[in-house]
Amino acid sequence: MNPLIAPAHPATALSVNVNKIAQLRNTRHLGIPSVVRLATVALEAGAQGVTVHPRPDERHIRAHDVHDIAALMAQWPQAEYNIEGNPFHNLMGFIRAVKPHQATFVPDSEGQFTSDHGWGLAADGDRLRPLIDECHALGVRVSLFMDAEPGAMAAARAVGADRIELYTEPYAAAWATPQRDAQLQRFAAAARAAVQAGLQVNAGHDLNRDNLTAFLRAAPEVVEVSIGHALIADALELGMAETVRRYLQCIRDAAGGDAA
Ligand SMILES: CC(=O)[C@@H](O)[C@H](O)COP(=O)(O)O
Ligand SMILES: NCC(=O)COP(=O)(O)O
Repeated sequence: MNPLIAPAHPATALSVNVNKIAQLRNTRHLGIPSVVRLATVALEAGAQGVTVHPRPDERHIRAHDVHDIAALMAQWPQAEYNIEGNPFHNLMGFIRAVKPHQATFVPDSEGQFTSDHGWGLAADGDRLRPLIDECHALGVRVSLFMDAEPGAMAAARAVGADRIELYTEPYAAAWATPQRDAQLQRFAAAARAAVQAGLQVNAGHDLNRDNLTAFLRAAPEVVEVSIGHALIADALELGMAETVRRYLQCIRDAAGGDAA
């Protein structure tokens, strides 16, 4: 199998997004909480990856964080480094410099409050293709941040993506509403369509300990979830190590409870 699309782990891998650690750190000139230290604790607790999203305004992850985490990940060869961003803005400089395992292309504007939509490939596909090709030439897997639209998955594969990342906020927002099951069915269909198109499937945004297991049971094709905001909030209460262990248990519960 193409190593660029080989699954990181037999079960669904947990990639901890450390944006919000950096955001808290940036409110003082003290260097705490340490992004590298807490990413280390997450990896020691069993997380299979670390995700950063170095936005152009550096509201949280700063350029030095990208390189600091790259140095950490070099000490964790079984874990994966995922760098997210808009390849038309500042992402590609980081990809060229550190060559992470995975680049996740996200169509955010420079000052966007948070990620809130996937790519529109009819408009951007031709511009994305050479950047995807460049990532592949660097040995970097490419995942495209996508809405849960089954009809869009063939186009994602056609521009060369190895994976798509399902933007899961609409599911998370429906979690406590009568629309939950309809959203689960929508995401399940999108995951199936992605696999049928030759893609692997990641997922992320507003996933948490309440909604994660049901999501993965509905979409067992998902090979990686990247989780930040809710996980870091939990870590403030439970500690990072215990929080990671609880998210890993949510993943095992989805796989029937006995996954390694
Ligand atoms: C792409 C996505 O949904 C998240 O990975 C993103 O990193 C969230 O960005 P903020 O942490 O800046 O809200
Ligand atoms: N790609 C999703 C991610 O990395 C983290 O999103 P969130 O859990 O902070 O919403």
